[in-house]
Amino acid sequence: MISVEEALQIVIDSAQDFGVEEIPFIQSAGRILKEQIKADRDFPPFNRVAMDGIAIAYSSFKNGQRSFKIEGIQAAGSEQISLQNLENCIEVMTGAVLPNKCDAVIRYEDVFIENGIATISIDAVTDGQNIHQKGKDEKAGDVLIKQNTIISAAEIGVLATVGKSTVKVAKQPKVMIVSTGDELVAVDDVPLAHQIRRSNVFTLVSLLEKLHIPSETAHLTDDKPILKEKIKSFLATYDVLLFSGAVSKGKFDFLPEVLAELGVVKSFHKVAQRPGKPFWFGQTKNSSVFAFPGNPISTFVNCLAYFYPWYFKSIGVELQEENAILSEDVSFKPNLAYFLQVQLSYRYGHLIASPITGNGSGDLASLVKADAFIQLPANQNEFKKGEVFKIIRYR
Ligand SMILES: Nc1nc2c(c(=O)[nH]1)N[C@H]1C(S)=C(S)[C@@H](COP(=O)(O)OP(=O)(O)OC[C@H]3O[C@@H](n4cnc5c(N)ncnc54)[C@H](O)[C@@H]3O)O[C@H]1N2
Ligand code: MOO
Ligand SMILES: [Mg+2]
Repeated sequence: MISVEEALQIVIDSAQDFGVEEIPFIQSAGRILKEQIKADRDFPPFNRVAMDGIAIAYSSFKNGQRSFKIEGIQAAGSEQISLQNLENCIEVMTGAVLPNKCDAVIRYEDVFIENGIATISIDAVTDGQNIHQKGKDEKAGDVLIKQNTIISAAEIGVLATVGKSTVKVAKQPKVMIVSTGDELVAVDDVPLAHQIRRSNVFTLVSLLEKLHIPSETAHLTDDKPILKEKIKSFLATYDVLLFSGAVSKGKFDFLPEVLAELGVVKSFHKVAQRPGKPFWFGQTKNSSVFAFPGNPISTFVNCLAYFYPWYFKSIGVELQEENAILSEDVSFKPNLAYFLQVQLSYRYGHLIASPITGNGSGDLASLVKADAFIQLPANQNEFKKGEVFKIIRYR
Protein backbone atom coordinates (compact mmCIF):
# COMPACT_ATOMS: atom_id res chain seq x y z
CA MET A 1 0.00 0.00 0.00
CA ILE A 2 1.38 3.42 -0.88
CA SER A 3 1.82 6.30 1.56
CA VAL A 4 -0.15 9.55 1.58
CA GLU A 5 2.95 11.36 0.30
CA GLU A 6 3.40 8.94 -2.62
CA ALA A 7 -0.30 9.05 -3.49
CA LEU A 8 -0.32 12.85 -3.43
CA GLN A 9 2.75 12.99 -5.67
CA ILE A 10 1.14 10.63 -8.21
CA VAL A 11 -2.07 12.68 -8.20
CA ILE A 12 -0.21 15.98 -8.61
CA ASP A 13 1.99 14.59 -11.38
CA SER A 14 -1.11 13.68 -13.35
CA ALA A 15 -2.56 17.21 -13.33
CA GLN A 16 -4.45 18.11 -16.53
CA ASP A 17 -4.50 21.36 -18.51
CA PHE A 18 -8.04 22.57 -19.20
CA GLY A 19 -7.01 25.54 -21.33
CA VAL A 20 -7.96 29.19 -21.14
CA GLU A 21 -11.20 31.13 -21.66
CA GLU A 22 -12.07 34.82 -21.81
CA ILE A 23 -14.89 35.98 -19.52
CA PRO A 24 -16.42 39.31 -18.37
CA PHE A 25 -14.11 40.70 -15.67
CA ILE A 26 -16.93 41.12 -13.18
CA GLN A 27 -17.50 37.35 -13.23
CA SER A 28 -13.84 36.56 -12.68
CA ALA A 29 -13.55 36.74 -8.85
CA GLY A 30 -12.18 33.44 -7.59
CA ARG A 31 -10.84 32.42 -11.00
CA ILE A 32 -7.17 32.10 -11.99
CA LEU A 33 -5.78 34.87 -14.17
CA LYS A 34 -4.12 33.57 -17.33
CA GLU A 35 -2.59 36.79 -18.63
CA GLN A 36 -0.45 39.61 -17.27
CA ILE A 37 -2.28 42.82 -16.46
CA LYS A 38 -0.25 45.93 -17.23
CA ALA A 39 -0.89 49.60 -16.45
CA ASP A 40 -2.45 51.18 -19.59
CA ARG A 41 -1.28 54.64 -18.38
CA ASP A 42 0.58 56.15 -15.46
CA PHE A 43 -1.02 55.71 -12.01
CA PRO A 44 -2.19 58.33 -11.24
CA PRO A 45 -2.53 59.47 -14.87
CA PHE A 46 -2.09 63.19 -13.99
CA ASN A 47 -0.88 65.21 -11.01
CA ARG A 48 -3.91 64.57 -8.85
CA VAL A 49 -5.14 66.98 -6.22
CA ALA A 50 -5.32 65.00 -2.96
CA MET A 51 -7.19 67.50 -0.71
CA ASP A 52 -9.99 70.00 -1.21
CA GLY A 53 -8.51 73.50 -0.86
CA ILE A 54 -6.48 75.99 -2.86
CA ALA A 55 -3.58 75.43 -5.27
CA ILE A 56 -0.79 77.98 -5.38
CA ALA A 57 2.61 78.53 -6.94
CA TYR A 58 4.87 77.46 -4.07
CA SER A 59 7.44 80.15 -4.94
CA SER A 60 4.95 82.85 -3.88
CA PHE A 61 4.48 81.26 -0.46
CA LYS A 62 8.27 80.90 -0.12
CA ASN A 63 8.64 84.61 -0.86
CA GLY A 64 6.44 85.35 2.14
CA GLN A 65 3.06 85.82 0.46
CA ARG A 66 0.12 84.56 2.57
CA SER A 67 -3.00 86.01 0.90
CA PHE A 68 -4.03 84.92 -2.57
CA LYS A 69 -6.81 86.21 -4.82
CA ILE A 70 -8.99 83.32 -6.02
CA GLU A 71 -8.65 83.23 -9.78
CA GLY A 72 -10.86 80.24 -10.59
CA ILE A 73 -11.95 76.75 -9.62
CA GLN A 74 -10.69 73.35 -10.81
CA ALA A 75 -13.22 70.59 -10.22
CA ALA A 76 -12.61 66.84 -10.58
CA GLY A 77 -13.54 65.84 -14.12
CA SER A 78 -12.71 69.24 -15.66
CA GLU A 79 -9.92 69.87 -18.14
CA GLN A 80 -6.76 71.35 -16.67
CA ILE A 81 -6.81 75.13 -16.30
CA SER A 82 -3.78 77.36 -15.78
CA LEU A 83 -2.88 79.86 -13.07
CA GLN A 84 -2.70 83.20 -14.94
CA ASN A 85 -1.01 85.24 -12.21
CA LEU A 86 1.51 83.44 -9.96
CA GLU A 87 0.39 85.57 -7.01
CA ASN A 88 -3.20 84.26 -7.25
CA CYS A 89 -4.64 80.84 -6.38
CA ILE A 90 -7.21 78.39 -7.74
CA GLU A 91 -9.71 76.48 -5.64
CA VAL A 92 -9.18 72.77 -6.27
CA MET A 93 -11.14 69.64 -5.44
CA THR A 94 -9.83 66.18 -4.52
CA GLY A 95 -9.47 64.14 -7.72
CA ALA A 96 -9.04 67.21 -9.94
CA VAL A 97 -6.06 67.71 -12.24
CA LEU A 98 -3.58 70.06 -10.55
CA PRO A 99 -3.85 73.38 -12.45
CA ASN A 100 -0.86 74.29 -14.61
CA LYS A 101 1.76 76.49 -12.85
CA CYS A 102 0.62 75.32 -9.38
CA ASP A 103 2.80 73.13 -7.17
CA ALA A 104 1.26 73.03 -3.70
CA VAL A 105 -2.23 72.49 -2.35
CA ILE A 106 -3.39 73.89 1.01
CA ARG A 107 -6.46 72.34 2.67
CA TYR A 108 -9.57 74.44 3.26
CA GLU A 109 -9.03 73.73 6.99
CA ASP A 110 -5.75 75.71 6.81
CA VAL A 111 -7.15 78.65 4.84
CA PHE A 112 -9.44 81.55 5.67
CA ILE A 113 -11.51 82.85 2.73
CA GLU A 114 -13.17 86.28 2.63
CA ASN A 115 -14.22 88.47 -0.31
CA GLY A 116 -12.53 86.26 -2.86
CA ILE A 117 -9.21 86.27 -1.01
CA ALA A 118 -7.76 83.12 0.56
CA THR A 119 -5.38 83.68 3.48
CA ILE A 120 -3.20 80.78 4.62
CA SER A 121 -3.38 80.32 8.40
CA ILE A 122 -0.48 77.88 8.86
CA ASP A 123 3.28 78.43 8.72
CA ALA A 124 4.39 75.10 7.31
CA VAL A 125 3.69 74.57 3.62
CA THR A 126 5.99 72.35 1.59
CA ASP A 127 6.70 72.18 -2.13
CA GLY A 128 4.38 69.60 -3.74
CA GLN A 129 2.20 69.02 -0.69
CA ASN A 130 -1.18 67.34 -1.09
CA ILE A 131 -0.39 66.43 -4.69
CA HIS A 132 -0.41 62.79 -5.79
CA GLN A 133 2.28 62.94 -8.49
CA LYS A 134 1.59 61.50 -11.97
CA GLY A 135 3.14 58.01 -12.22
CA LYS A 136 4.03 57.88 -8.51
CA ASP A 137 2.25 54.53 -7.94
CA GLU A 138 2.89 52.76 -11.26
CA LYS A 139 4.25 53.68 -14.68
CA ALA A 140 2.43 52.90 -17.95
CA GLY A 141 3.46 49.35 -18.95
CA ASP A 142 4.26 48.17 -15.39
CA VAL A 143 2.89 44.71 -14.50
CA LEU A 144 0.08 45.27 -12.00
CA ILE A 145 -1.17 41.67 -11.68
CA LYS A 146 0.92 38.57 -12.39
CA GLN A 147 -0.34 35.60 -14.36
CA ASN A 148 -1.75 32.76 -12.19
CA THR A 149 -3.05 35.13 -9.52
CA ILE A 150 -6.34 34.10 -7.90
CA ILE A 151 -8.60 37.02 -8.73
CA SER A 152 -10.11 38.74 -5.67
CA ALA A 153 -12.00 42.00 -5.14
CA ALA A 154 -8.59 43.76 -5.11
CA GLU A 155 -7.79 42.54 -8.64
CA ILE A 156 -11.33 43.34 -9.87
CA GLY A 157 -10.72 47.04 -9.11
CA VAL A 158 -7.42 47.03 -11.01
CA LEU A 159 -9.00 45.22 -13.99
CA ALA A 160 -11.73 47.86 -14.10
CA THR A 161 -9.32 50.77 -13.91
CA VAL A 162 -7.14 49.53 -16.79
CA GLY A 163 -10.23 48.94 -18.93
CA LYS A 164 -10.09 45.11 -19.02
CA SER A 165 -13.77 44.45 -19.58
CA THR A 166 -12.97 40.81 -20.39
CA VAL A 167 -10.15 38.77 -18.94
CA LYS A 168 -8.39 35.48 -19.71
CA VAL A 169 -8.79 32.88 -16.95
CA ALA A 170 -8.08 29.16 -16.54
CA LYS A 171 -10.98 27.11 -17.88
CA GLN A 172 -12.67 25.01 -15.24
CA PRO A 173 -12.79 21.24 -15.66
CA LYS A 174 -16.10 19.62 -16.58
CA VAL A 175 -16.93 17.57 -13.51
CA MET A 176 -19.44 14.77 -12.87
CA ILE A 177 -20.03 13.74 -9.25
CA VAL A 178 -21.50 10.27 -8.82
CA SER A 179 -22.89 8.62 -5.73
CA THR A 180 -23.41 4.87 -5.67
CA GLY A 181 -25.41 2.61 -3.42
CA ASP A 182 -28.84 0.98 -3.15
CA GLU A 183 -29.30 2.30 0.38
CA LEU A 184 -29.30 5.95 -0.71
CA VAL A 185 -32.43 8.02 -1.33
CA ALA A 186 -32.97 11.62 -2.44
CA VAL A 187 -32.84 14.52 0.02
CA ASP A 188 -36.58 15.12 -0.40
CA ASP A 189 -37.46 11.48 0.30
CA VAL A 190 -38.30 10.00 3.67
CA PRO A 191 -35.89 7.07 4.07
CA LEU A 192 -37.17 3.64 5.11
CA ALA A 193 -35.59 2.01 8.15
CA HIS A 194 -32.76 0.48 6.07
CA GLN A 195 -32.10 3.56 3.93
CA ILE A 196 -30.28 6.89 4.33
CA ARG A 197 -30.36 10.12 2.35
CA ARG A 198 -27.43 10.74 0.05
CA SER A 199 -25.19 13.46 1.34
CA ASN A 200 -21.71 12.90 -0.10
CA VAL A 201 -22.51 14.23 -3.57
CA PHE A 202 -23.69 17.48 -2.04
CA THR A 203 -20.64 17.94 0.18
CA LEU A 204 -18.56 17.36 -2.96
CA VAL A 205 -20.63 19.83 -4.99
CA SER A 206 -20.10 22.47 -2.35
CA LEU A 207 -16.38 21.68 -1.88
CA LEU A 208 -16.05 22.31 -5.62
CA GLU A 209 -18.20 25.44 -5.51
CA LYS A 210 -15.64 26.82 -3.08
CA LEU A 211 -13.18 26.57 -6.00
CA HIS A 212 -15.77 28.08 -8.37
CA ILE A 213 -15.99 24.76 -10.23
CA PRO A 214 -19.49 23.97 -11.45
CA SER A 215 -20.45 20.29 -11.43
CA GLU A 216 -23.24 17.90 -12.31
CA THR A 217 -24.40 14.99 -10.20
CA ALA A 218 -25.78 11.51 -10.79
CA HIS A 219 -26.77 8.59 -8.63
CA LEU A 220 -26.18 4.98 -9.66
CA THR A 221 -27.44 1.85 -7.99
CA ASP A 222 -25.17 -1.11 -7.19
CA ASP A 223 -25.90 -2.79 -10.53
CA LYS A 224 -22.80 -3.64 -12.51
CA PRO A 225 -24.18 -3.40 -16.09
CA ILE A 226 -25.85 -0.05 -15.29
CA LEU A 227 -22.69 1.27 -13.64
CA LYS A 228 -20.67 0.25 -16.69
CA GLU A 229 -23.00 1.78 -19.24
CA LYS A 230 -23.38 5.10 -17.39
CA ILE A 231 -19.73 5.49 -16.47
CA LYS A 232 -18.77 4.82 -20.08
CA SER A 233 -20.83 7.81 -21.18
CA PHE A 234 -19.50 9.99 -18.33
CA LEU A 235 -15.92 9.19 -19.36
CA ALA A 236 -16.71 10.39 -22.88
CA THR A 237 -18.13 13.70 -21.63
CA TYR A 238 -16.29 14.89 -18.51
CA ASP A 239 -12.73 15.90 -17.61
CA VAL A 240 -13.17 14.69 -14.05
CA LEU A 241 -15.31 12.01 -12.43
CA LEU A 242 -15.65 12.08 -8.65
CA PHE A 243 -17.21 8.95 -7.15
CA SER A 244 -18.21 8.23 -3.62
CA GLY A 245 -18.63 4.63 -2.53
CA ALA A 246 -18.27 1.13 -3.95
CA VAL A 247 -14.47 0.94 -3.80
CA SER A 248 -13.91 -1.33 -0.79
CA LYS A 249 -14.18 -5.10 -0.37
CA GLY A 250 -17.97 -5.55 -0.35
CA LYS A 251 -19.87 -7.88 -2.68
CA PHE A 252 -21.42 -4.82 -4.37
CA ASP A 253 -18.31 -2.64 -4.51
CA PHE A 254 -18.10 -2.90 -8.30
CA LEU A 255 -16.33 0.33 -9.08
CA PRO A 256 -12.67 -0.81 -9.35
CA GLU A 257 -13.53 -3.66 -11.75
CA VAL A 258 -15.95 -1.54 -13.81
CA LEU A 259 -13.37 1.24 -14.19
CA ALA A 260 -10.72 -1.30 -15.22
CA GLU A 261 -13.09 -2.87 -17.76
CA LEU A 262 -13.76 0.58 -19.23
CA GLY A 263 -10.03 1.13 -19.75
CA VAL A 264 -9.39 3.58 -16.93
CA VAL A 265 -5.74 3.04 -16.02
CA LYS A 266 -5.39 2.61 -12.26
CA SER A 267 -2.64 4.66 -10.61
CA PHE A 268 -3.36 3.25 -7.16
CA HIS A 269 -6.05 1.69 -5.01
CA LYS A 270 -5.70 2.12 -1.22
CA VAL A 271 -3.52 4.59 0.61
CA ALA A 272 -2.00 4.09 4.07
CA GLN A 273 -4.28 6.54 5.80
CA ARG A 274 -7.34 6.76 8.04
CA PRO A 275 -9.97 7.69 7.15
CA GLY A 276 -10.18 7.27 3.39
CA LYS A 277 -7.96 4.23 2.88
CA PRO A 278 -9.70 2.49 -0.07
CA PHE A 279 -9.29 5.57 -2.32
CA TRP A 280 -8.95 4.58 -6.01
CA PHE A 281 -7.35 6.93 -8.55
CA GLY A 282 -6.84 6.47 -12.28
CA GLN A 283 -6.98 8.15 -15.67
CA THR A 284 -7.92 7.77 -19.30
CA LYS A 285 -6.42 9.92 -22.02
CA ASN A 286 -8.98 12.66 -21.37
CA SER A 287 -10.40 12.10 -17.90
CA SER A 288 -9.21 11.76 -14.31
CA VAL A 289 -11.16 9.50 -11.98
CA PHE A 290 -11.17 10.06 -8.22
CA ALA A 291 -13.12 7.20 -6.63
CA PHE A 292 -13.45 8.12 -2.96
CA PRO A 293 -14.51 5.65 -0.28
CA GLY A 294 -18.18 6.06 0.61
CA ASN A 295 -17.93 6.81 4.31
CA PRO A 296 -18.77 10.52 4.46
CA ILE A 297 -15.59 11.68 6.18
CA SER A 298 -13.46 9.57 3.82
CA THR A 299 -15.02 11.23 0.77
CA PHE A 300 -14.69 14.65 2.36
CA VAL A 301 -11.06 14.45 3.48
CA ASN A 302 -9.90 12.82 0.24
CA CYS A 303 -11.47 15.55 -1.86
CA LEU A 304 -9.53 18.11 0.19
CA ALA A 305 -6.31 16.11 0.40
CA TYR A 306 -6.09 14.99 -3.25
CA PHE A 307 -8.59 16.65 -5.59
CA TYR A 308 -7.83 20.17 -4.33
CA PRO A 309 -4.02 19.95 -4.87
CA TRP A 310 -4.57 18.20 -8.23
CA TYR A 311 -6.86 21.02 -9.33
CA PHE A 312 -4.51 23.81 -8.18
CA LYS A 313 -1.59 22.13 -9.95
CA SER A 314 -3.75 21.78 -13.09
CA ILE A 315 -4.45 25.52 -13.23
CA GLY A 316 -0.91 26.57 -12.32
CA VAL A 317 -1.41 27.78 -8.75
CA GLU A 318 1.19 27.03 -6.04
CA LEU A 319 -0.41 26.21 -2.72
CA GLN A 320 1.21 27.15 0.58
CA GLU A 321 1.16 24.41 3.18
CA GLU A 322 -0.44 25.44 6.47
CA ASN A 323 0.59 24.11 9.88
CA ALA A 324 -0.88 24.20 13.35
CA ILE A 325 0.15 23.30 16.89
CA LEU A 326 -1.47 20.25 18.47
CA SER A 327 -3.29 21.27 21.67
CA GLU A 328 -3.09 17.89 23.44
CA ASP A 329 -1.32 14.51 23.29
CA VAL A 330 -2.72 12.09 20.70
CA SER A 331 -1.97 8.39 20.42
CA PHE A 332 -2.61 6.53 17.15
CA LYS A 333 -1.17 3.01 16.86
CA PRO A 334 -1.92 1.84 13.27
CA ASN A 335 0.88 2.36 10.77
CA LEU A 336 -1.29 4.78 8.80
CA ALA A 337 -1.33 8.54 8.34
CA TYR A 338 -4.14 9.91 10.51
CA PHE A 339 -6.36 12.76 9.32
CA LEU A 340 -7.68 13.89 12.67
CA GLN A 341 -10.56 16.38 12.85
CA VAL A 342 -9.62 19.53 14.73
CA GLN A 343 -11.07 22.84 15.81
CA LEU A 344 -8.80 25.78 15.03
CA SER A 345 -8.20 28.78 17.26
CA TYR A 346 -5.53 31.40 17.82
CA ARG A 347 -3.56 31.71 21.05
CA TYR A 348 -0.97 34.50 21.28
CA GLY A 349 -0.89 34.64 17.48
CA HIS A 350 -0.27 30.90 17.06
CA LEU A 351 -2.71 28.60 15.27
CA ILE A 352 -3.84 25.85 17.65
CA ALA A 353 -5.50 22.58 16.54
CA SER A 354 -7.76 21.01 19.17
CA PRO A 355 -8.84 17.43 18.35
CA ILE A 356 -12.54 16.56 18.09
CA THR A 357 -13.59 13.09 19.12
CA GLY A 358 -15.79 11.50 16.48
CA ASN A 359 -16.98 7.95 15.91
CA GLY A 360 -14.97 7.16 12.80
CA SER A 361 -15.43 7.95 9.15
CA GLY A 362 -19.17 7.32 9.16
CA ASP A 363 -19.79 10.07 11.73
CA LEU A 364 -20.98 12.67 9.28
CA ALA A 365 -22.31 15.05 11.93
CA SER A 366 -18.86 15.35 13.55
CA LEU A 367 -17.66 17.36 10.54
CA VAL A 368 -19.80 20.24 11.73
CA LYS A 369 -17.90 20.37 15.03
CA ALA A 370 -14.46 20.79 13.41
CA ASP A 371 -12.78 23.26 11.04
CA ALA A 372 -9.93 21.21 9.59
CA PHE A 373 -7.98 17.96 9.58
CA ILE A 374 -4.52 17.75 11.09
CA GLN A 375 -2.34 15.29 9.17
CA LEU A 376 -0.44 13.09 11.63
CA PRO A 377 2.29 11.10 9.85
CA ALA A 378 2.31 7.29 9.58
CA ASN A 379 5.82 6.77 10.96
CA GLN A 380 4.88 8.05 14.42
CA ASN A 381 2.42 6.71 17.01
CA GLU A 382 2.58 9.25 19.81
CA PHE A 383 1.94 12.91 19.02
CA LYS A 384 2.73 15.38 21.75
CA LYS A 385 0.98 18.59 22.74
CA GLY A 386 2.95 21.46 21.16
CA GLU A 387 4.14 19.50 18.09
CA VAL A 388 3.45 21.14 14.71
CA PHE A 389 1.77 19.32 11.79
CA LYS A 390 0.22 20.08 8.42
CA ILE A 391 -3.47 20.99 8.46
CA ILE A 392 -6.13 20.89 5.76
CA ARG A 393 -8.83 23.46 6.39
CA TYR A 394 -12.39 23.39 5.21
CA ARG A 395 -13.50 26.57 6.96
N1 LIG B 1 -13.73 -5.89 4.66
C1 LIG B 1 -13.48 -4.59 4.59
N2 LIG B 1 -14.49 -3.74 4.69
C2 LIG B 1 -14.28 -2.42 4.61
C3 LIG B 1 -12.97 -1.94 4.45
C4 LIG B 1 -11.92 -2.87 4.33
O1 LIG B 1 -10.73 -2.51 4.17
N3 LIG B 1 -12.21 -4.17 4.40
N4 LIG B 1 -12.76 -0.59 4.41
C5 LIG B 1 -13.70 0.21 5.14
C6 LIG B 1 -13.44 1.58 4.86
S1 LIG B 1 -12.05 2.18 5.54
C7 LIG B 1 -14.29 2.38 4.16
S2 LIG B 1 -13.99 4.05 4.05
C8 LIG B 1 -15.48 1.86 3.52
C9 LIG B 1 -15.49 2.29 2.05
O2 LIG B 1 -16.56 1.73 1.45
P1 LIG B 1 -16.98 1.93 -0.06
O3 LIG B 1 -16.17 2.93 -0.72
O4 LIG B 1 -17.06 0.62 -0.67
O5 LIG B 1 -18.40 2.60 0.10
P2 LIG B 1 -19.82 1.90 0.29
O6 LIG B 1 -19.64 0.51 0.71
O7 LIG B 1 -20.61 2.18 -0.91
O8 LIG B 1 -20.38 2.75 1.49
C10 LIG B 1 -19.72 2.86 2.72
C11 LIG B 1 -20.58 3.67 3.69
O9 LIG B 1 -20.73 5.00 3.22
C12 LIG B 1 -22.11 5.33 3.05
N5 LIG B 1 -22.26 6.17 1.83
C13 LIG B 1 -21.88 5.84 0.61
N6 LIG B 1 -22.20 6.82 -0.26
C14 LIG B 1 -22.82 7.77 0.45
C15 LIG B 1 -23.42 9.02 0.12
N7 LIG B 1 -23.42 9.50 -1.14
N8 LIG B 1 -23.96 9.77 1.10
C16 LIG B 1 -23.96 9.27 2.38
N9 LIG B 1 -23.40 8.12 2.73
C17 LIG B 1 -22.87 7.37 1.81
C18 LIG B 1 -22.77 4.00 2.86
O10 LIG B 1 -24.15 4.03 3.16
C19 LIG B 1 -21.98 3.11 3.78
O11 LIG B 1 -22.43 3.24 5.11
O12 LIG B 1 -15.52 0.47 3.56
C20 LIG B 1 -15.15 -0.13 4.81
N10 LIG B 1 -15.33 -1.52 4.71
O1 MOO C 1 -10.99 4.71 5.24
MO1 MOO C 1 -12.37 4.36 6.00
O2 MOO C 1 -12.54 5.96 5.62
O3 MOO C 1 -11.36 4.43 7.49
O4 MOO C 1 -13.63 4.55 7.03
MG1 LIG D 1 -18.38 -0.90 0.35
